Amino acid sequence: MTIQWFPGHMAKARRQVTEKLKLVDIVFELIDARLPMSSRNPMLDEVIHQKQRLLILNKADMADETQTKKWVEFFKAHGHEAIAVNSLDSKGLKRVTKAAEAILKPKWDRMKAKGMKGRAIRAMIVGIPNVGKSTMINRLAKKNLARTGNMPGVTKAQQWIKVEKELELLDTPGILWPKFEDPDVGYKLAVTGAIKDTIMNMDDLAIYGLHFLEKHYPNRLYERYQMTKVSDEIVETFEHIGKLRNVRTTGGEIDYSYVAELIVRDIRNEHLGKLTFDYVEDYKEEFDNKDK
Ligand SMILES: Nc1nc2c(ncn2[C@@H]2O[C@H](COP(=O)(O)OP(=O)(O)OP(=O)(O)O)[C@@H](O)[C@H]2O)c(=O)[nH]1
Repeated sequence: MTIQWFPGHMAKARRQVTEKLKLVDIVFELIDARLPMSSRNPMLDEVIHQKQRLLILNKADMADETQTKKWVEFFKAHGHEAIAVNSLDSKGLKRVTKAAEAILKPKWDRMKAKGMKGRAIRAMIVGIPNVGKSTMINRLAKKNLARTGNMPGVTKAQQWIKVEKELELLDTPGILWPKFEDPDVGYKLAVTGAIKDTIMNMDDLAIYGLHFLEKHYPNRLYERYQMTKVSDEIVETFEHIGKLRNVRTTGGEIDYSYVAELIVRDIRNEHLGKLTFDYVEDYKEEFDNKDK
């Protein structure tokens, strides 16, 4: 799905998320494990207020495992419960229910102490396009596809999916817009394929990818393209890769546009291994300063 994020759309998305928030006990904020910061939207912080939240680093199967572990610890250290999952693996998703239960336990205990009857936790998923919201909803719903029906008292009918005895999920996710304003974030979202349709130029994406890989994953880059460094004259590196892969126009010249595509495709298809583009070490300082 391609959405043009004009201010009007952003206002509408914000309104919709705010409305749905009223219905739930907890928000599952889905983020891309390869981009735990760039795939978040601070708007959520503004509307979520006291609502509980679980950060879910999705697509963990595609991300650098060491970084994912560090990110989960990082979020916990900054007061957010977080887990990493692969939504394509239904079994692993059991941890989502467990984590939600753990977060809400103190509240549930207080309710019980007041003599109130326990009930299933109500949750909703929010996240930017393509982060895996529908996949997670479908996998969580599994055999419980029979909807639990409309909730009484809600003007606009909302469907709930019974995930387990202890958890009900709103069947439509909240959509957040990506933070395209920051060019670096735009590059990261585009180069990983986190956002499919972008106005980003393929050459720029490939160059961004090469420089990022040289900084954080140099050995994999050098091995894949049989080289010892990315040249200061980037065209030389393109030429080298073009020759290596024999990427030529019908006239026999190196096809630079195709080389750019090839590099981006290699990154997206994990030919350079599992990659994380938001490096936790790059954010630590910023956050430590904020906490002070
Ligand atoms: N490898 C991997 N792929 C995933 C995972 N979760 C989702 N995907 C894939 O990511 C793509 C996008 O997933 P969707 O569930 O359509 O994402 P969405 O957030 O609902 O997207 P919108 O409808 O655009 O808002 C699909 O190709 C999924 O198969 C995951 O944990 N691991």
